[in-house]
Amino acid sequence: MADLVLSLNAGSSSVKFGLHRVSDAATMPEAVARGAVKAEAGAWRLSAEGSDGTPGLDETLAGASDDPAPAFARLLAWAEEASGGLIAVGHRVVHGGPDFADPVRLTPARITAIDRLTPLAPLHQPRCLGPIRALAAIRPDLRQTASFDTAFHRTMTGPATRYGLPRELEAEGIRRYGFHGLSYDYVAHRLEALEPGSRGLRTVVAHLGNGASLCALKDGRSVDTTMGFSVLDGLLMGTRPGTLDPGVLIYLMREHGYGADQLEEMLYHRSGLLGVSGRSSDMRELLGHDSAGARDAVDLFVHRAAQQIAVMATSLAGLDRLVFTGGIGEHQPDIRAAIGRRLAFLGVVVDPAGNDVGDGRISADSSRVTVLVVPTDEEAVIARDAAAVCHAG
Ligand SMILES: Nc1ncnc2c1ncn2[C@@H]1O[C@H](COP(=O)(O)OP(=O)(O)O)[C@@H](O)[C@H]1O
Ligand SMILES: CC(=O)OP(=O)(O)O
Ligand SMILES: [Mg+2]
Repeated sequence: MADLVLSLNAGSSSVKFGLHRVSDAATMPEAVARGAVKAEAGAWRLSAEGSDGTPGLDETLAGASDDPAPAFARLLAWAEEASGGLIAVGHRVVHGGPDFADPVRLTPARITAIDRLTPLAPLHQPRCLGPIRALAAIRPDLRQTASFDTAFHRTMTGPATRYGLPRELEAEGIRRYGFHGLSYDYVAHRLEALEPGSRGLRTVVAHLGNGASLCALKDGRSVDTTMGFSVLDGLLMGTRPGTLDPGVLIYLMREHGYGADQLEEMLYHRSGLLGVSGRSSDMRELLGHDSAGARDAVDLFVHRAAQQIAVMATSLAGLDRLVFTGGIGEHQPDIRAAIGRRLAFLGVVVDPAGNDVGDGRISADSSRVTVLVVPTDEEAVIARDAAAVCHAG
């Protein structure tokens, strides 16, 4: 039987995919190919390359990008041809709500249940449901599985899960869930391989991408995280503000007549790096641009990240290890250095030469805290989960 899984990772700024060779549930799969599906100038663009750098797919589809069916039908055909038959297509589903934790095989009833969680993640949930539904319609026999971004944080307990709101709201599911769990799961696995016996270290993982959050990790489990009920809380992000005084929202409703739709549009699409800089949500572009707006946005990003790493350290009662991952965490040494400088008081010293290389350990010998860059692979976790679901029947 073929042992390849196609994993789809629908994030806020892209749909990334991977083709992974899977073995048993305990082993993290290796990527055979990776790529992305993007809407560009109103059309779908599909690109992929093999893990050895061989070109795989480079196509622009005719027709509009508001219907995901043609793009994902083409991707499936490519993946099946490349693999000689897939065992499953796995999906990242951002919000699992109170009911979904372990990965599941997707059925019509479960797809409906996932759709019911759309109000909790209006930016993300539709982006994974589009391909799930498109593939289910084209190929009802295809095994599709879901892995939930919230699942890794189910180990959080007590105050880490709670808001200071009237208690009856908690029963309705208004609690802290946390996200980027597939990324934290992968990084926790990699840390085991890179530094065997280090599970007990008080570790903060900084997933800094278009969406950004932190995870307080100990013994391979999430103890706390900066995102909560929705993906809006915590760090400054590409287009989301992170932590915000709710009084601002009441003010906008009363004084500017904002309704739910306007608030949602502002908070998910017009804030963060984009809103502060007035220019771009992309850190690369902001670092290359000499303007007060770009500098203010970068300064706020660093200020928030450093501040909240210290908050996560409080939940761990100390900090032994700091790990950077995600597009910014993996590829922006200036941001890592700036965050490191702000955390010198906690014993963080980033080594400039190691930081420029940006792979593995980047802390100086004098650093009390070990600082690492660990590239994430959410698609590998999706593939591992898909294989586990298939093997379980
Ligand atoms: N190769 C790179 N070099 C520099 N910056 C990068 C690189 N790749 C991604 N980034 C930055 O990472 C951010 C996007 O993060 P990413 O994790 O790719 O997005 P997403 O959250 O959609 O998965 C952008 O701000 C971008 O500037
Ligand atoms: C949870 C989240 O913000 O995801 P992404 O970084 O993919 O937008
Ligand atoms: Mg992402």
